[in-house]
Amino acid sequence: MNDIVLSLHGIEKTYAKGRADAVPVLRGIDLTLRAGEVVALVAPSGAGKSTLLHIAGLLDSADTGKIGIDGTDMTGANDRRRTAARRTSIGFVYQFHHLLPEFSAAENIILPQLANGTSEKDAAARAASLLDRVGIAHRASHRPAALSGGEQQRVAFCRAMANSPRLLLADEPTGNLDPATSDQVFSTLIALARETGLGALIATHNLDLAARMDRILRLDAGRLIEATPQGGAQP
Ligand SMILES: Nc1ncnc2c1ncn2[C@@H]1O[C@H](COP(=O)(O)OP(=O)(O)OP(=O)(O)O)[C@@H](O)[C@H]1O
Repeated sequence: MNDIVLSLHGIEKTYAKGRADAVPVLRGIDLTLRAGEVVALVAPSGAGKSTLLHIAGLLDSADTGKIGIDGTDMTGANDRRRTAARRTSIGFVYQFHHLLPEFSAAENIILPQLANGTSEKDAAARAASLLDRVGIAHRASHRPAALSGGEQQRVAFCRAMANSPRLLLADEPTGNLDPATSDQVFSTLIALARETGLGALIATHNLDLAARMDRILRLDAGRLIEATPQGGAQP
């Protein structure tokens, strides 16, 4: 366990590098995210939020720069190490939930735990407890198509938390929800993140939600600028 769950230093990323249509997106990103911190990432569309989250989540590689996850240097790590770190240390929530349609809500939360070596009994107990925590225990056996958007997103959040990650990355987690549901999902997210002491980096266009987090980082012209609100996070 390390107090610093994510560290990025000098991260640069250009798509189609070396070609005439090259797109420089990240031009030197430095970021330190500590356990227990909930940080907002705000940026205009196309500024590179998803690119940054994918690099932080070891789904994509930077051209240059260093990355550490939970105190371990992952710069240049091979696929095996990256996959292992993703399974054990990182949880993702996407704008559209990406739940497996043929499995129930509970099964969507159980499966990543089985892949991580947890017993079926323990995985089922944890799924039940997470679903209860977000107020939808009564929906455990429903498939995603039978759930509302807010319920689906809460299941996606439980899935991201299933293996007790140290780092939670969320890409517009409430982007497709109405304001009241979005507020409810977000409140659950921030409360659970606080309780478990993980570090969360949450991309959002919603400045009201961003203002409730500990820090706001603005991605502008390929760099991160600190824009911290008064008062810090409120669950
Ligand atoms: N594989 C790729 N090849 C070339 N350009 C890409 C690729 N992926 C993304 N881009 C470009 O890089 C820039 C940043 O994309 P990214 O998806 O990270 O932005 P974003 O901030 O997440 O946008 P949005 O808020 O609209 O989702 C955009 O201009 C995009 O067109």
